[in-house]
Formats: sequence, structure tokens, C-alpha cells
Amino acid sequence: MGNHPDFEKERQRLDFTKRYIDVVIKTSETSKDQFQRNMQEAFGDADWSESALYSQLLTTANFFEMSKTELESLRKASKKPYFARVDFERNDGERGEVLYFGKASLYQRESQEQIIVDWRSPIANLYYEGRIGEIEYEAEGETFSGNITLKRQLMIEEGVLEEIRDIDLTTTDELLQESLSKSSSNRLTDIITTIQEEQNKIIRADLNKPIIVQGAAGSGKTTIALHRISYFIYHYKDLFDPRQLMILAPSRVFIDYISEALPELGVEKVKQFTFSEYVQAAIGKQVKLIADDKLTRLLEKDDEEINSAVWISGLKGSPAFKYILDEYIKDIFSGFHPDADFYCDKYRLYSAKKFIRLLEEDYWYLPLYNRLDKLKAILQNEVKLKKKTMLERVVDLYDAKIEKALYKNIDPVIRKEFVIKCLDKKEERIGQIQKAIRTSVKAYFKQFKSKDLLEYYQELYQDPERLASYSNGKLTVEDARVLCVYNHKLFSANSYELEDLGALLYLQERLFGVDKENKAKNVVIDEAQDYSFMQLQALKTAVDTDMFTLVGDLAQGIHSYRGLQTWDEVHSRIFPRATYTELQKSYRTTVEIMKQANEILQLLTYDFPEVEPVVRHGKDPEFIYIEKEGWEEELIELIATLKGEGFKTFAVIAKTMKDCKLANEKLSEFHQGFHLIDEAGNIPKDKTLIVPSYQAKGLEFDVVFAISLEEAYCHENELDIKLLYVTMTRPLHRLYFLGKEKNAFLIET
Ligand SMILES: Nc1ncnc2c1ncn2[C@@H]1O[C@H](COP(=O)(O)OP(=O)(O)OP(=O)(O)O)[C@@H](O)[C@H]1O
Repeated sequence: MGNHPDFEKERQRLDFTKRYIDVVIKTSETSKDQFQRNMQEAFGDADWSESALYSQLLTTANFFEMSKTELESLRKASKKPYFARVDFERNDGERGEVLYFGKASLYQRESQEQIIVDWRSPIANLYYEGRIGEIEYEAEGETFSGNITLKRQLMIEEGVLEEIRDIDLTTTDELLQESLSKSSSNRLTDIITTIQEEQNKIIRADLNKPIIVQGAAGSGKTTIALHRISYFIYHYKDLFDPRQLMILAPSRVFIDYISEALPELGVEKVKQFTFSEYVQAAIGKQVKLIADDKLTRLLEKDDEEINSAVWISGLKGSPAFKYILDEYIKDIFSGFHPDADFYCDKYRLYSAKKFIRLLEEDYWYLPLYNRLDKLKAILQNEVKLKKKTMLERVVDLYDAKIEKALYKNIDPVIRKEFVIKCLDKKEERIGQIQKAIRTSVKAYFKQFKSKDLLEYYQELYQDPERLASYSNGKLTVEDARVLCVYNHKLFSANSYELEDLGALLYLQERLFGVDKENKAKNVVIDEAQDYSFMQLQALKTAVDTDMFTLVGDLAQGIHSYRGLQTWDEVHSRIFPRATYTELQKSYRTTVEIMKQANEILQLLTYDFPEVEPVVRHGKDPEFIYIEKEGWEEELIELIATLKGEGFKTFAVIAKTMKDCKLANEKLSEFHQGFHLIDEAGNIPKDKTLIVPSYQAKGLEFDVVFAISLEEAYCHENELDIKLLYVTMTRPLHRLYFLGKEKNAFLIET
């Protein structure tokens, strides 16, 4: 494309920008004088050192105010300062603007001359949503209109301009096609050059409202969520520190997987947790969690024990459980209603009624123990206020008695005795009052029994009848007994299950509060369909904001026994302010693979709309019979051939760990290039990963081999269908089924 008429001009512009960035970076460490010298040095040999832009930059340079973060992002952007250009003429008559969009912004504060415009700025919508011709766009509440005369993509690699492409009405998303046809790298990347309109709308949706995104597999949910954080940080850079934002991901494997996209987007400082890590940080305690193996147990056998465990999981995550906890909390609160008014010595300083009103109503916004602290302070203050009066009254009383005795005409011996007695009594009473001043508040609070979080939680399961009574008829005493027995078993081993964490977090916030550093201004949850109502409710209560971005896919809800079956309740009861959006287009998978995955999706009993793949073709999924000996070598050969075709990342995905282990045994005998996913979840880049379907969720590979050795997917089982769907939507380019019969993958059923 070197023959584009503007190529040379664009090359010069890039050269200029790079040199300018260099100077800015260098000078940021030195001084303004040095800046001028650096400029002369950098531009001494260039033709345009005479140009107006150059001299303007030289004289009005004011970039010293650049923050460290801005400089950092400029440094990162120097190899690819921008990716697109838009020429725009505003209708208000101002001169035309030539805008270059990149990952960082660089501009002249005084002249407002923009050298690079940040992709997150409002005007960047011209690139993402604007078509050539007349257009309107909104920025900071105002609507601007004008004319886009040029939209150009600039391909820059390692600081070298490689290609220019002008986009007009007829050019569709060539660049998107190219970007999608690339090989994956086991890591998520940014998509700022090719963000699609529907995705852009989510990334830039009102930052003051929560958002729920139901997006098909591969629709870019994870990617969009990360870009939205980046957008949030950019817009609120003066208000919030990125450390006040939080991403919750399903596992450490996943956090590693997204982590590489983070620095690229400038959001690496955002806190990243799994749900259980966050809860333990927020409650300030490590709890022993039993292995979260219900899914695999469910897949292995269908017996009463697992069915009961699954029922308990569902219950602990349900709105009904929140009701139970709220009733329980009421009960805990009533344990702090005093029996009697507060007295200091004989003086009634505070009525029990007022105490209860403050506890239950006036301090509604505080956790229980913070309310108690407030009340303690109030009583202490009352004591302090009355201290002088109480002491004076005693002194006055005895002094008056003594005075009376002195004036009375009585036997001097008796008088003396009386006065001494009065003085002693006075001393005694003063002592008593002083003691009461010191101890009465503490003594008053002694009537209340304080416990720690885990004690409170365990006590919930003490008495089945009481537990049932909290449930508003949802739980029979027999049900409650089953639940109590189940949890006692856990507690006797000093342990908890993942499903307890939502309730623990909720109780923590309502009773003790969560520290400031574990609150957040904005929370992004990926794979949100796997969260229960209770977990989401607890999170919202704990972080104390409803500013959540929830992205997920119910069709991949393999934990739906404890997670969500629909978004309705979460939307209406936890995040009523949220906007709900659906993404139906898949960017990951080819048309051929998606067609087959869609057929699997239709096997689910409830209606899931078909996923539309972005038009990108590849080979049809292929079935390989592995009945005969030697399939292992055949697979190894196939991988070698595919590597030759340029594919880089491979995964063998079985239904459960059992088949994974078997596959690993068989394959590793022939070749060292396989890696069975380990506890730490490492994914070596140069090996073929062997991973069970439920752990592959969220990840992607160039080529996937769905394998069935001893385990088949069963079409009557909703969970199996979802697991197979997850498996089939992992590949970007190729999908193979390896099994003894097609039916094992629900093909031809
Ligand atoms: N606009 C885009 N331009 C280029 N690539 C894109 C775009 N949108 C998504 N992708 C790519 O599509 C793939 C899927 O994206 P991502 O993993 O974010 O999807 P997801 O909805 O979270 O998928 P899943 O539900 O399977 O976890 C990634 O490789 C991502 O880079």
C-alpha cells in the first residue's frame, strides 16, 4: 500500500509524532530549556522544522504538567502512536479538524492542537460509529454536527507505517476480518482498532449506571468489560484512583489470561480478585474452603447425596436465603435491645426506648457494631455531661446536712460524730459516683453478647426450627434440619463451602462493615452467570455501590444449579438502575463451527437465540474415530501439520478431569508436547493444553480437539449440553471431535 497517494505524507507525520513523543518523554525528566534543545536536536535535520506547527510547539510547550501516568502511557504508545485518522468539518464553521486516534493523548494545552487523540475521548466516536458524510455526535452533553470527509486506518508496526486504508461506505470491516483471522496467543489483547458499534455502545454506556450484558460465546464480553474499565479510568482520572476499581474473574487462570490486556489498556492497577479471594479480604479472615467439586460430582453420579448438596447450593444463593439472613440479622439486632434504661449510679441518663430507636432507625446506614460504637459514645458523652452535676449534688447534699448540724443546738459530741459520719458518707458517695462514671457504660453494654462473624454464621444453623421460622414459609423444619446437618458437618471440620461466602460477606457488611480499602467505586464481573443472587447482593452491599458491569452468558451457565438461570431477578431486585444489553454476534469462531455449536444450543429446553458469527469462513468441524490403535500418533501428526499452517494454540478438551487424565496418559507416552492443566492453572504457550470443559470456559485456542474417551455427553442432560457448547465455542479456527462415536458429541441426535 506504499503507493497510496498520501503514504509519504502519513509517513512524515508518523515520523514527526514519534520524534515529538521522544522529546516529551526525555524532557519530562529535565527542564523546559532542555526541551527546546531536545527539540532542535530531534528536528534539526527535518524539512518541516520551519513549519508553523513545529514553531508553535516549540514556543508554547506546556507539557510539563503531564502526569506520571500520562507519560507512562505515552511511553507505551510510542511504537504505535495511533491507528486511525478522521477528518471532520464541524457545521459551526470552525476549520476542519484532522484527528489521529491512539492509545494515549498528546496535545498542546495552550493551543489545544491535538497531536494524538485518546481512543476513549468522546470525539473518537467519529471513528467507531461515524460514517463518511453528515454526522452528529455527542460530547459532554452537547450535540455537534458536521461532516466526516475522511476515515483512514493506519497500520503501524514497531514504529513503521506499513499500510494505509481509507474506509468509505463500501469497505466493510476488512480490518476486523484480518484481526480475527490471526492466531490467538493464549492471552487477551486490546481491540481498540476494531471495536464494533454494538460493542462501542457498551464500552461507552453511561458511566453512572450499572450495566448487564448477556453476550453469546465469543461476542467479546471479557474484552469489552476491560475496555469499559479503561474508559472509566480515563473519564474519572481526576476523581478516582484505578485502585478503587475491581475486576472479579472466575479463577487465577483467568486473571492471568486477561492480565496481558490490562497494561495495554492502562488498567493494570485495578484490583483483580476471584470471588473467594475478595470475600476473605473483605471479612479479614482466611477460611478453609472445601474443594468446589459439585459440578464434577454431578457429572459423575446422580445420587441423593449430590442432589441434596446441589439443592443446598441453590438455596444458599437464592433470594429466599437473603430473606432468611435479613430475618436473622433482625434477631441479632434485637439481642442488643437493653432490658432497662441506662443509669449512672442512681441517675437515669438515657432511656432504653431512645437507645433502641437510635440502634434500629437513626443509624440505619451503619453496620450493627458501628451503631453500637456510636451508642457507646453517646452514653459516654451523657455521663461526661452529667458528671459535674452528679458530684455537685452529693457534695451539696452532705454539706447542707453538715451545715444544718452545725447550727442546731445539740450535744457537741453527737454533733461531732454526725459531721464525721456525713464527711465519710460524702467521700464514699463521691467514690461510688466516680466509679460509676468510669464503669457504667461498660457495665451497661455487658448485657449484650458480642460474637465474631463466624460464630454468628454458625449459630444460624444451630436450631432448625428457628432457621425455618426465618424463611417466611419457604423452608420446612425438615428442610432446615437437612441444611443444619449439612453445615454442621462442614463446621466440625472447621470449613466452609464456596456457597457460604455470599452469606458471610453479607453478614460482615451488615454487622461489622467492610474496610474502606475493600470497597470499590466500580466493579466488573466476568462470567457473571455463575454468580448467585446472594453473591451479587452481598457484593453490592459490601462495596456499597451499584456501579457494576456484569457480563455473562446464560447458555454457558454450567454452574446454574447455584448461579443464575435468568437475569431478571438480578436486574429487578439488585440492580434496578441497570441497562440490559444483548450481544448476539460472535467474533471468535468461524461460521462453520458456530453453525454446529448453534445446533447444540437448540437442544437446551429453553430458548436461546442463535449466535451469529461474524462472517469468517473456515473448515467444517471434523470427526476423527479413535477406536483403532494409533489415534494418539495421528493426533500428534495432525497438530504438527496444523502448526505448519500457522496455528499456534491448541487444546484437547474433555468433559471432565477423568477423561483429561486418561488422554494425558495416552498422549504423553508418545510426545512431550502436552500439558494437563494443573492446580495453579498454568497454560504453557508452547504446549497443547489438556483441560476439562468446565475449566476451559472463557479461554480460546486456534484449534480445539474435543475428546471423548470414556465419557460421552448426554443429550438429555442440560449440564452436558452446556459443557459441550462451551467446548465447541473455544476454537478460533478449527474444531475436531475425537471419539468412538459421533453420538458422544450429540452429533446426529
Ligand atoms: N471488535 C473486535 N475486534 C477484534 N477482535 C474481537 C472483537 N471483539 C471480540 N474480538 C475477539 O473475539 C474473541 C472473543 O472475545 P472474548 O473472549 O472477549 O469473548 P467473550 O464473550 O468473553 O467469550 P466467552 O463467552 O466465550 O468467554 C477474542 O479473541 C477477542 O479478541
